[in-house]
Amino acid sequence: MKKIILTGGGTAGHITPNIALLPALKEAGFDIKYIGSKNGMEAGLIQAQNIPYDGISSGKLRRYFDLKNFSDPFRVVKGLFEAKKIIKKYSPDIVFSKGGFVSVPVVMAAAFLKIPVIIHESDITPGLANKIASKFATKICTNFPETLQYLPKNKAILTGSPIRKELLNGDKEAACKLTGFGDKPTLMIIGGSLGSVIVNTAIRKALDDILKEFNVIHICGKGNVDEKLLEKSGYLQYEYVDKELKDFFALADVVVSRAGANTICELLALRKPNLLIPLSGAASRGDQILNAESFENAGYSKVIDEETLANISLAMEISELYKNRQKYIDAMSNSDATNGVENIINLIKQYS
Ligand SMILES: CC(=O)N[C@H]1[C@@H](OP(=O)(O)OP(=O)(O)OC[C@H]2O[C@@H](n3ccc(=O)[nH]c3=O)[C@H](O)[C@@H]2O)O[C@H](CO)[C@@H](O)[C@@H]1O
Repeated sequence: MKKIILTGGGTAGHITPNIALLPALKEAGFDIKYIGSKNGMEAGLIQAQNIPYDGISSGKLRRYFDLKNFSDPFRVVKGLFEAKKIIKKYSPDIVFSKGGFVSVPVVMAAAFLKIPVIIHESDITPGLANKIASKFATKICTNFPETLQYLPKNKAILTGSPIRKELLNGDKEAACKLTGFGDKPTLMIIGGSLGSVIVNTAIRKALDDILKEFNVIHICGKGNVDEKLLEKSGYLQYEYVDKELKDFFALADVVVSRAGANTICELLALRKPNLLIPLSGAASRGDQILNAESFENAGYSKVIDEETLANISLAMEISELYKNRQKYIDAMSNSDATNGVENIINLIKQYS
């Protein structure tokens, strides 16, 4: 039986694509193990899938000054030794990394042990962790064609992103039952896997106007539920949604979202008219701005810059998006973007 180690974590964008690969890997006969951080959100999400999980020490590779910058290199080195021990013992045929800081020591340890490594980059420009990992990788999968130009030609390959198959089989009725919605169109807000205080604040400021036209499912991130709004009719808040997400997507008529690469690919696959508010260049390397631009140019999304949020009526923008929804659905229906699962599984089979 072939053996594979999956790694990736920090935010859900580095975890859900691995979850998307699980059914096809099992079907292909792979024995699967996961290496993530000890306390990251990957621990809970992967264990919920009944996959054997090992936690290693992990530091964050920051581009900015923080006292932890002095202790984290030691944690990364510790993680490297821990990863090496786990990999040596399990002796996998291949390692697949979805990125995030915890993946760096795993990828390095695998390369030192001469085990083939495939990594995946979801964003248009590679993140810091994947930039380091790409030196150790056998192959680098990309989600966007634009990304190929930033990577070594002999390694990079366009595969698309793996999307959880179950998301395509949501049950609208189940979501109606759970939420009590259905009498009005439904707006879903998904601010990235950690939520977004900026998006949450903008939505709540416009909430009374939005509720005149829509029922609202607001996925707001851990610790971001507004207790004062718990009784508000037509408005439901969730910190993070796992199993029910497919049903909520099925119920949603329009979506307001950050421009995280995985979420927007899911919106495209599900043909959900969407308004994107990308994370600003001041708070990141600007990857979401490029993701959003690419989707806007293709006609899949309407985009509002975080900086202009204060000057516009969000309720009116959402209402207009809903009125013009067919235009976006048509553009998305013409997309030739594919679910990356099959391409990636073929690559894994080829190199294991
Ligand atoms: C702040 C930050 O660094 N964001 C980055 C991070 O975002 P983040 O991890 O938020 O990214 P994505 O939007 O790519 O993916 C989130 C994933 O979590 C799932 N989900 C989300 C909420 C929820 O309640 N339930 C659930 O299942 C989504 O369906 C999706 O599959 O990784 C992305 C992919 O590299 C980048 O594009 C983002 O810029």
